[in-house]
Amino acid sequence: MSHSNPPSPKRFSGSGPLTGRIRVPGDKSISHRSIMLGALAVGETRVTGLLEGEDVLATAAAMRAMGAKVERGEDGTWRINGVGVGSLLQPQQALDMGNSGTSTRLLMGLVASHPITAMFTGDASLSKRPMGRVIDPLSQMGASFEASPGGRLPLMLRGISPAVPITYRLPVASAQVKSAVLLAGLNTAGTTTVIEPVPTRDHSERMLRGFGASLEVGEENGERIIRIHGEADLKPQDIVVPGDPSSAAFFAVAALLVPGSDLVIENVGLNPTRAALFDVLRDMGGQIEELDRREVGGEPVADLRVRHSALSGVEVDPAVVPAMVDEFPILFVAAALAQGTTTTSGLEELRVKESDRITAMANALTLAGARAEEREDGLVIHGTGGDPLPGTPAGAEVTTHLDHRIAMSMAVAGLASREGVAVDDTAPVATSFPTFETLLAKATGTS
Ligand SMILES: O=C(O)C1=C[C@@H](OP(=O)(O)O)[C@@H](O)[C@H](O)C1
Ligand SMILES: C=C(OP(=O)(O)O)C(=O)O
Repeated sequence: MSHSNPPSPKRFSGSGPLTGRIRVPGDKSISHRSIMLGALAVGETRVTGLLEGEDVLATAAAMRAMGAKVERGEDGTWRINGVGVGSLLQPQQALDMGNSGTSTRLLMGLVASHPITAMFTGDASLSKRPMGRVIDPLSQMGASFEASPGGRLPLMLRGISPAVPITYRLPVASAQVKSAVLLAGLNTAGTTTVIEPVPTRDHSERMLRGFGASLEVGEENGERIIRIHGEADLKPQDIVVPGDPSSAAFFAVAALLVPGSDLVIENVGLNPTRAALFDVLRDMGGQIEELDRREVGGEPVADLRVRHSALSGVEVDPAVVPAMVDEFPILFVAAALAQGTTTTSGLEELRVKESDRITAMANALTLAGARAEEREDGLVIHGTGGDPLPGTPAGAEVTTHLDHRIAMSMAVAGLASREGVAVDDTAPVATSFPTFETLLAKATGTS
């Protein structure tokens, strides 16, 4: 899990059109949460469409280490037998979170209000990411921490029961911090309240309700207020996980950029707190049609038909950032081939993801021959007007810094290039999208 995987360099070259129909794997955020809540419900939760990526498998291993039964059936259905809220067991070994920020921060929330101690470790990328943002509220609830300098992994967390219910206004727009506090609140007597000045993805709220937690969501003075009343029992559920819009994003942009493409991406989750990329791409002139809009597992879903399109640069409204926070690397690639300039701002959070995604993408795109200017809180990109990018020079390769989204974004840039784009390491792609290259070969007719 912790990326002892040897680096897997690869060159991605200009391709034929993307056509036919593909189906991307299940949503990563929803997959994590279905295992965590299933592991707290007494009885059997069944999950179909679970993302079997390394990040989600790290969550599954951690929940097993704390007493839940988490098993994959031969038909691909996952069965989870939970221990009950308040009954997580003391893990016997460190919880290895691999590359996964979501696993780490949400599980810290769960452990914080149980009378257990857990050591959290991760790979080189995760060990650089800030955990102070969850240490602060969870300390207020009574948990204690011994963290590495700067509030980083490895860290030891001593949970407490009973924990203290708090009211916490999020200082950063982060669904992980929100979820950590709500999950800690699940086993805390009384009402734990999270105030969200800027709305972030709401999968935790939807799923907590689905499992029968006592949760209210309201609005006061333009802020979202989420209240969880603790110590309620969770009831096991049958969950169908929709396709991940963050994975579909790579194929949508590839189809927009490669001439002649006409691709249907089936079963894409379009929760409004996640789907802003598709609106921005449409504003740029992208032909993206929603077919057969429906509900899957309590989330809006559609098949997306995407056709090659001439794109124009846009100024992206910073208000949409939380609803496409993971999609900026691939948006930058679309912008690099658009006509005119694309300006982005308000992207400070991108600097604390698996890599500093502003700098990593500025360097990667520049190496591939695009024109990108780095600013403190975003990138300004001057597009080619539809011409392919030159590609990376002989002997040079893009540095991905253990970041799956940089690797996949630059793979798509390679498809839309003359000489191809060399990527130093594609191994981290398996954290969120293990079938990426197989689906790429299928869509481009090279499998
Ligand atoms: O809650 C989640 O499942 C996630 C929240 C986001 O992180 P932040 O909360 O740090 O913005 C996102 O980047 C991550 O991929 C998944
Ligand atoms: C930021 C991401 O994930 P995490 O925070 O879970 O590592 C991501 O998948 O882009």
